[in-house]
Amino acid sequence: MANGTADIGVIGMGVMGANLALNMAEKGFKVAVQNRTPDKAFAVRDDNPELAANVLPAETLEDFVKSLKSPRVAVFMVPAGKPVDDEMAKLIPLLEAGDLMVDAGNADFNDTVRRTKEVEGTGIKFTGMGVSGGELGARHGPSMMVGGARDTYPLLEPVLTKIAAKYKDQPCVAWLGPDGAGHFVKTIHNGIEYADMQMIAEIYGIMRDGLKLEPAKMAEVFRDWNTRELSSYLIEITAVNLDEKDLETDRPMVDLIVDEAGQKGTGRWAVIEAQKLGVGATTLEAAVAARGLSSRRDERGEAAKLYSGVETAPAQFFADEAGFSELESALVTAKIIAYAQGYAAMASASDEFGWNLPLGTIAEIWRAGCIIRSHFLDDIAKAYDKGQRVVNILQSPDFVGRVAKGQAALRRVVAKASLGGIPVPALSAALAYFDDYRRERGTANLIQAQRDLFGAHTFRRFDRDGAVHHHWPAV
Ligand SMILES: NC(=O)C1=CN([C@@H]2O[C@H](COP(=O)(O)OP(=O)(O)OC[C@H]3O[C@@H](n4cnc5c(N)ncnc54)[C@H](OP(=O)(O)O)[C@@H]3O)[C@@H](O)[C@H]2O)C=CC1
Ligand SMILES: O=C(CO)[C@H](O)[C@H](O)COP(=O)(O)O
Repeated sequence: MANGTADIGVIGMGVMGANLALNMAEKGFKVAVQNRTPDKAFAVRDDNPELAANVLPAETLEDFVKSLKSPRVAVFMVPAGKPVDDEMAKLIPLLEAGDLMVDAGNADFNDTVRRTKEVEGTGIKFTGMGVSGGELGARHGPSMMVGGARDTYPLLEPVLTKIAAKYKDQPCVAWLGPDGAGHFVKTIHNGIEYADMQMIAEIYGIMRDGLKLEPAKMAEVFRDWNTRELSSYLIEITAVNLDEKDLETDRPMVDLIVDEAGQKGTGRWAVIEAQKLGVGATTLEAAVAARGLSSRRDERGEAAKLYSGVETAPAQFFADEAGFSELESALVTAKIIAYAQGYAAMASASDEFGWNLPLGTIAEIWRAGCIIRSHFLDDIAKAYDKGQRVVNILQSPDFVGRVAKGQAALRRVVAKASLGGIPVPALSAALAYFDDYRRERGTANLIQAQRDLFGAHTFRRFDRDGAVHHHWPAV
């Protein structure tokens, strides 16, 4: 097949695909672009005349493939699931051995593993790559988590290192491991993103329902927090969200937004995988569950009526320096615990699938470009950089002191919220995980006794080796 001139191609000119293509074009790469609705591909070129020379829209997939240099690199940026399978099925007959297809959308990593297997034997390569940073990230510098066979990365690396976000000149992109590794890591990124967002929303709930603050005052507090330990993109945008007024009504925009969170499934994938691996990512789970409950608005309305008179204590929160500092400390501590859970899931997946995930590198490439970017991730990167195995972030010397100090604030905030009837499911899940994690003598001995009584499942004893079954009294 004749060679074209485009260095790379992007299929799917939605929010992410169009911006990723423009980012590539701006960095000097010739980019072929194609879209199910072809007009959009031409609009990407025509709406950006300064980059038009590097944007090559194609009416059809055949034209798209013809416009690519060999070996061809075609990046999908379409919704997860069937759209990726459909686009792959159309593209494969047009490609040749040595060409590479990249799914850069969010994907269930199990689909990525399956797709990698499906192309085996064709000579065509397939890679799953997580991209984070939203619209602006895609346009000016996302964080990218690349999976797939190691030998496919050189085909992508020159483009990705140029378009990636930079943290102190270091590009936020890396090859993380074979087959589904890139999409697995992106999935955990999103699970952590859900937890971060939920915990921020819970603190907002305390400020709104416990402290009766106006959003503009809350914005001030979040802006202040953004100058210290919590400094991050999500805290920064929260202040912007809270400060915004609706032009028509002059009311705070957040007060006009319906309290039902959307979700596209990535957080759910994260907690499903954590469960499959036997890792308790309970803070992430609480965040996913809270989004689910938020969407049952009518049902919540009915329950609110049924329980309107239940006894709760007056909220013991204070809108002063000490009160805000307590909330800040609680949020920092719960955040460390949530990240510890996400990292535990990645460590476990790495062992389970033999990926050898570079956990320190993952923290490094999340320091800029992605939605959970923060200075805090630099601390995690440093914790993994010391050459020793980090069993769990909560055991890392760099974090033990911080959690030991902050846990009292988290405990007080969860207790006060609970007594005051203000829901804090993710914060309390973080605290419960911490207390369970640090307890030497747990309570699973009783569960083992129960299992043995009803199912002869056996148990182990401290005072002898091997599994034993006890003859419990008949019930
Ligand atoms: N938005 C975000 O912040 C982020 C999104 N992602 C992921 O990136 C991917 C794309 O998301 P985003 O750009 O936001 O989505 P958009 O909805 O903005 O765009 C979707 C694109 O996919 C095309 N498409 C939709 N369905 C099909 C189909 N069945 N076959 C072929 N093409 C199809 C659409 O074409 P048409 O114009 O014809 O409708 C459109 O170009 C998703 O996997 C998403 O999860 C990842 C990180 C951040
Ligand atoms: O991947 C992303 C950010 O990292 C996307 O914005 C994703 O859509 C966010 O997930 P959800 O839509 O479920 O909130």
